[in-house]
Formats: sequence, structure tokens, C-alpha cells
Amino acid sequence: MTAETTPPIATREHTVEGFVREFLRELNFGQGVDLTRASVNDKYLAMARTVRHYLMTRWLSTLRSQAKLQAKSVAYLSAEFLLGRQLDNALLASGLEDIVKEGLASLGIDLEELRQAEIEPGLGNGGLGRLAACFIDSLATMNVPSIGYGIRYEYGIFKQTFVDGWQVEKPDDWLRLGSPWEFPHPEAAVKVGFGGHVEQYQDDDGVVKRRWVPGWSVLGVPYNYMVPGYDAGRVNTLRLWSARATRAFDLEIFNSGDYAEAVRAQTFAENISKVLYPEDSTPQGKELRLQQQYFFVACSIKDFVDQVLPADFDLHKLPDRIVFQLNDTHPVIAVPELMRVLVDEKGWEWDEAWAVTKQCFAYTCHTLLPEALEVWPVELLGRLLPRHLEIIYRINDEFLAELRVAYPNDELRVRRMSIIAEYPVRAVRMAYLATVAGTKVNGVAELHSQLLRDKVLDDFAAYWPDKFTNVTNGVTPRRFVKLSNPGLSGLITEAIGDGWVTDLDQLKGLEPLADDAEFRRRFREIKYANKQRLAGVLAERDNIVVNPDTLFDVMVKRLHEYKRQTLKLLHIVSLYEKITTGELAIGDVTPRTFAFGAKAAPGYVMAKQIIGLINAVGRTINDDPALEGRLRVAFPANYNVTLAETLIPAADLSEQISLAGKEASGTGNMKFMLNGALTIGTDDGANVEIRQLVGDENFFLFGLTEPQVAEVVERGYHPSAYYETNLDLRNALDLIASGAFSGGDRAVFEPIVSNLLNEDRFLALADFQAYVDAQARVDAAYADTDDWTRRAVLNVARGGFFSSDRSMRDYIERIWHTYPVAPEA
Ligand SMILES: [N-]=[N+]=N[C@]1([C@H](N)O)O[C@H](CO)[C@@H](O)[C@H](O)[C@H]1O
Repeated sequence: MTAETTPPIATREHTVEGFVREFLRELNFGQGVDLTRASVNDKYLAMARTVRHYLMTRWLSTLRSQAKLQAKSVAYLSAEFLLGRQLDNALLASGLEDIVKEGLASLGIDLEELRQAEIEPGLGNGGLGRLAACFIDSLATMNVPSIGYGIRYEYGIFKQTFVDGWQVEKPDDWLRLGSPWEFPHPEAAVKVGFGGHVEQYQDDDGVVKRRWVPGWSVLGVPYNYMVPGYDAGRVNTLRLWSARATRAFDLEIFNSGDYAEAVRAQTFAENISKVLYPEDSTPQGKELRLQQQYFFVACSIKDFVDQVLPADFDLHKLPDRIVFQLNDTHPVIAVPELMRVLVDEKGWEWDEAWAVTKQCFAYTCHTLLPEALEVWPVELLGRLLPRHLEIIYRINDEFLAELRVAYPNDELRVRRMSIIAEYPVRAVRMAYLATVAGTKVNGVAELHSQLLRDKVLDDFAAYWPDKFTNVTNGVTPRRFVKLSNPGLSGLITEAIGDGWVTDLDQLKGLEPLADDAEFRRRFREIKYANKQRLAGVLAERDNIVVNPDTLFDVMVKRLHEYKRQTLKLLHIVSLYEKITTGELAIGDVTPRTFAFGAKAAPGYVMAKQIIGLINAVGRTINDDPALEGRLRVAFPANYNVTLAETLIPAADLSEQISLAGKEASGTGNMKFMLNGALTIGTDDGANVEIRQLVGDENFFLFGLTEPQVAEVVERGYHPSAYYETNLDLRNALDLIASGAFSGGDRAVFEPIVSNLLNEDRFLALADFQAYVDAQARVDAAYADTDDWTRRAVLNVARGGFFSSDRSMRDYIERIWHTYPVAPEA
């Protein structure tokens, strides 16, 4: 096939007529229904496929140019991609919004109804998964060649429901109505082995070699998803792997009547990509989890080496062609896997393979919690992946030998840095393996990266200072401003043009308008409209009533003790206690709506308790006529990307109150800032950079700093001392303990109260007074509505740094050294 004979890529007419024709073709020929009898889902699926057609030209030309150019690209390996709904983003990227709205209207179809029909792919837990989705959006928009590799879970993050205020999980059957955004390629399935043993053999030259003989295997079937750049030519690819049995059905066993046994292999295999592990920041050392990690990593490396690279590609040049970015420790098994491929399958010498492997990976750490750093017992890893354990041992032996040269009389240090931990069980420390093999190690906010250097990986930072860097997280302005806040987007574009959508630093142009009364008035109007929109959604979705004429105080993030939803609760309960005892006149209370969104990992008992308490306090407050509706608690169930897109633009106050030194970065904090909410927060994660950029006067800072926390803990922390010396705190805790929110039953929430009084690992009691004082400052500031708006405008104007495009520029400059490639004309 020569250039002359390469058939042109089909194109589509960007006209209302052209779209309507495409849509009806898809409905009739794709869905097999005509308009009169089409269901909403039929119309949605036809719609999605039609929009795909408009993006296809760019996708195919991207693939074609990349196959020709073989430009250096990024492979983003992540166990999670929290994509959110795809339709709106595809319409935005294809510039079809207006054409589609008009075309559908001409057919009597309401675009909004089709939007609501889309089921969000919840293939992630929280920040880490959403970050991956923002990053691949930015890479495509910036024309950087990249491919996302992950798992196509059949069931994503569980659907959260509340039964009497308690979290009850339901399976997230997101594929039940079809999945129009994916392209399955069973013909490109990859075989992945597990178990078995390693054998020694002599190769043709009589050289003794080792090879893995897996005990069983599964097939990995790739599903491709478009990653369309905004206003750019490039459409990158996200490849998610789904597990299948190599032999789906055993007819012989079936004929013997043992039907269950006949399909056991299939069930067993499919389990690997069946469901996402619902833990955020607290990994489960389950065997299936390790199977999932190795499965997608092995598929991805084989796919890249055998399918993406030209057959004659010299793998010694691999580092010039690809960088595998490890999104946390979940894909780190990729390091021994590449070594196995190069040594065992390609027949390379160990040193030859290691020289290449250690130039191909970079590692992003997303946490500071020691319990979140994955370690795999050698017993389990050796049983599931015997050859990989061998390879890890050799990598470690050579590393320790190197250390002993560098630190001749410091065996303790050498032991401390060993990839293999000796106790409590002999295990592989995945973060250490990633650090040894990676060209770069980065944290996700300045403070986090500093704490990685000073505390978590300090020995490694001392040994390899240049290996450690920082890239502060970011969020995509396409989804989290342009799409989710059309009112504000319109106002911004009117004021400074629409360049900000791909160059968020241009928001600085809004700074002078903070002093423009008319601009402030319109800004406030839009915020109010967003609050009304949210009120409408919550009423319909959750039967929750909220009043837009109140301060929307929003805390949405996974439920975790270090994020301190309990501290927010203590503020609310203390307010309520003072009102019910008459210490505070209801008239003096700033009308507030406390909005929560939070899923707890199903096995995280304390987190589920706290959810129960939030709903119990909410019920009591919402049903108490004495409050005259001035305080309300709104806790919609099943917080996800779609709800975030309505909640965040409606917020006045963003709660970022984690204990300093615990939240690696946070990304919700950035989304709130860019949507004109003011932050109340500690100096933790990216809050520090938000405060530095927006200015102290536009940020409600409180609480112990990280060094102060370390000191308190060092000295010995006695939470009950704060209970004894702070009357407001005592009254609030006593009210919870009294059973006031549980029908007088003191036992229900006793575990929370006693934990706070006796342990309080995240110092909620120590920060209580400072937090309450900061909330009083919020009340005072909010009383001056116009000045509040001025500060809100400044938050937007000074938020440009938090674009994931900027994060990508930092990764490119500091870690990847890949460059944008203009798509072929
Ligand atoms: N896993 N993990 N880590 C997190 C989040 N929980 O997903 O990654 C996010 C993305 O880097 C961070 O913003 C957040 O602070 C951190 O806790």
C-alpha cells in the first residue's frame, strides 16, 4: 500500500443536515429501529456512534501519522481511569454541540434527555483515577503522542445507596445498556500466564538459561477508546484490557453433565477484570488484585512491543520511543515484566536488558500514608509470578551491591533501602522497586514531593537527589470549567476571549475585573444560577431540598479519616448545639447548606460509621423547625464525576481540611478554585500552592502545619486534653455521645466518639478551635456579598496554574522529554 494508493479516510459533513442524515442512518442501520419506535437508549447509542464518526477521521489520521513517524510517546499505565460521561466531551472536541442540538431538535429529540441516558464509566476510586483521565485529555489537546493503558472492569466503583442513612453498596453494572464509546479488538488478544514454575534449560548455543512455564493463562482482549483533543487534531487512544479464558467452554466436561465445571475456566479468567477494588489510598493485598495488576501490565507491554512498534524496531532504542509512566505502585510489576521479555523472550543479556529497562520507566507516588504503599509478600508473588520474583531478587541484589560500595560501613542503611522487606513478612516493597528502576520519581504537590524526599523515600533521595522531582497535579479545564460551568465559561470568554480553554494562564486577564462591580454582579448571578441548577438536580435525583439563598459549604471526596469529615461534622454539631441551647440566636447564624459527597471503601468500618453520623446529624438538623431552614445538610448518595460537574460550580466554600502532611495533593480543591469557590483549608497538599497563588486574604487558612503535627505526635498527642479544655468541643462531642442524633441510642455512634477521644490519629480535636475560628471568618467575609465575589473572581483569575495542561508541560520538561506532534493535514 503506497501513499498514492492509501485510501483517504472517510469524512463527515459538519452540517445540521449531514448530522441528521448520519444520526438516522445510525439509528436505523445501527440500532435497527426507526425514530417512531426508538427508545431513549436507542437514540443515545445512535447519537454516540454518530459523534464517533465525526472524530474517527482525526483518530485514524493520528494513528496513521504515529505509525509512520514513530514519535516518542508516553504510555500512561494506570489501574484506574475515572473518565466520567463521554458524550459532552466528544461533542466539545468535535465542535458539534450546536449542530447536534439543532439537528436533534428538528427530529423532536431533547439532547438533555440523551445526555442523562449515558452511564458514567466509574473505572476509578477518586483522585488518582480522575487525574489519569485529566492527563490523557491534556496530552491529546496538546498533541502529545500517548496511549493510556488500563483495565476494562466489568463492574466499576460501586453504586452507593443509603438505607436509613447507612451506606449500602450496589454493583456498578455500567455496561448493561451497551457501551458505544469502545472498540473491541478480540483479534489482538494477548495471552498472559500465571503461576507455574521456572525451569533451567540450555539454548542452542549451550548457554544455560531460565524460563517461565506458566501454570495457567488467560487472554487479554483490548478495548480501544478515543481520547479526543480539544480544538486539536490529535485523537489519542486509551486501551483497556478485558480478561477472557483461553478456552471458554469445555464441551467434553459439559457433555459429561458437569455444566458448572465446563465454564469454570471462563468464570475464573473473567474474574480478573470483573470488578475494581474499591479502596482509595488503602490497598488490599489480595491475590486477585495482583493478578489484575500483572494482567494489564503484561498485556500492555506485549501490545506495545509486538503491536505498536514496527516489527523491525531495535528494542535497544526503546527509551527513545517510549516512557512508561507508572501511576502509583499499582503497575510497577511492569519493571520485571519488561526484563523478562527482553532476557527470556528476546534472549538479551541481563545487563543489556537492565540498561534499557531502567531508562523506560518513571514513577508517580500519590500518597504519604505508610499503609498505602503496596508491599507484596514473596510467598504470594513467588507463587503467582515465580520468574518475576527471581528477577526482582536479582535487581535488588545488584542494587544492594551498589549501595555497599557507596556506603561501605552502613549495612543498616543498605537493609533499610532493600526492595525486599524482611518483616513483618518477607515482601517486595513496590515503591522501592519503582524508585530503583525509574528514571524519575515525583510527588503530586510541592509539599508532598518534599515529604517524599525528607521522610518517605529519604534514603533514596539522599542517594539519588536528581531522581526526585515534583509535578503538582492539575485538572482539565475542558470538563471542569468549559463543560460543567457554561455560565462562567461564557462570562470569561466574553471578557478575555476563549484562549483560556487551552491556555489557562490567560485567566489572569480577569484579575482587573475583580474590581468591576458589573462583572462581579454577573459573576454572582451565574453562581446563583448554578446553585439553582444544583437544587433542581438534588430534588430530582435524591429528593433533597436545598435553598440557593444560603452559603453552599461543600465537602466532596472519598470518606477517609485523614480527610477529616469528622472535623466538618464537629463544626456543624457545635453550631447546632449552640442554637438548641440558645447560646446562639438562629437569626445570627449565616444561612448555610452543608453539602457532602463521599463513598467509603466497603470494608472501612469507621468510614461507614462516619457516613451514618453525617446522615443522622443531617436528618436531625433538616427536621428541626427551630432552625427555620437556615442550616441544612445535603448528602446526595453515589458521589461521582457526573454529580461533581453540577456540585462544584454551585459551591461558595470548598472544604480542604485534611491533617497537614496527609493529603498528597487533592484535585477537588483545584476544581473548586477554578469555579469561583473560596477555600477553607490546612497547609496540606496543593492547598499550599493554592494559597500562595490566590493570596492569604482570599483563603481561609487554619490548623497545625506539617512540622507542627510531627512535633505534637512526637511529643505524644492526648486528644482528651482538648475535650477537657474546650467547652464547645466537649458540648459537641457530648451531644453526639448522648444519642441525640440516634434516637437516644448512645451505642450507635459511640465508636466515633471514643476513637476521637482516645486516639484521634488525624488530630481533629487539636485543630477544632482553629477550624471553628476560621469558619467565623468565613461568616464575616460572606456577609459582605460583593467583597466575597471579588475574592471569588480572584480565585478564578489566579487558578490557571492548576490546569492539567501545565502538569503535562512539567512532566514533559522534567520527566518524559516527549514533544507535541502536529497532526497531518
Ligand atoms: N491513591 N491515591 N492518592 C490520591 C487520591 N486518593 O486518589 O491521589 C490523588 C491524585 O494524585 C491526590 O490528589 C490525593 O491527594 C491522593 O490521596
